[in-house]
Amino acid sequence: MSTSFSIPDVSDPMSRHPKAPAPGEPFRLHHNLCHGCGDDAPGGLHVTVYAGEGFATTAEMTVEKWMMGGPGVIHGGVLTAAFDEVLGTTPLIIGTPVVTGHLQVDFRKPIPIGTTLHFNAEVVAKERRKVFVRATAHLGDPTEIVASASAIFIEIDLKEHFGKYADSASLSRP
Ligand SMILES: CCCCCCCCCC(=O)SCCNC(=O)CCNC(=O)[C@H](O)C(C)(C)COP(=O)(O)OP(=O)(O)OC[C@H]1O[C@@H](n2cnc3c(N)ncnc32)[C@H](O)[C@@H]1OP(=O)(O)O
Repeated sequence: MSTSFSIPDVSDPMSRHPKAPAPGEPFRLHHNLCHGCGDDAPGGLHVTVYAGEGFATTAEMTVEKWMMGGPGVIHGGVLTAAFDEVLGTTPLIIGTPVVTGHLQVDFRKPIPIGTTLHFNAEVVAKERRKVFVRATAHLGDPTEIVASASAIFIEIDLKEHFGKYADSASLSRP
């Protein structure tokens, strides 16, 4: 399938899930070995996503040496994985579990190793099972955007989608 990020003119109604974390509170881990957020993921990003107001979230990630691509700066694939985690967690604010269908990233400025990357994300629309999410990243000054991303996530039934894979994968520390 070939897709592009195009926000529908009219969104399905959305509301904040009653069990979503309060603004400033973290979302629970997807699971302990999740590459994006898991505490026990070897080489994981250890991103924590926090609920914001409305349909918004924030997150932070320390840009560590192992994340290097070009000398002294973050690898584009690592940054993309971080956006996937932040964007993919954000629909939980409307109570919708999702997987990534389409993700596009604009790399605007080099991101140095040793910095802290701050993310702001927001669900902007829902159309049937498609959830449209956008995010930006900055290094401390929100007016200086260093990268941005947009994604279409697809709502899933967790058991139906992951059941056959989760059965064959141990979720304990390797
Ligand atoms: C809380 C959950 C924990 C999850 C951890 C989150 C970690 C971070 C996120 C990830 O990294 S998830 C891993 C990367 N993604 C995947 O592995 C997804 C692989 N793809 C699939 O499993 C299926 O293609 C998918 C579930 C996305 C869609 O298949 P379906 O058969 O269920 O959907 P269907 O084809 O019926 O399409 C439903 C709607 O979604 C749209 N759609 C499907 N695939 C799309 C796509 N790739 N891009 C954009 N839209 C897509 C499709 O056009 C349609 O829109 P309409 O309602 O307008 O007709």
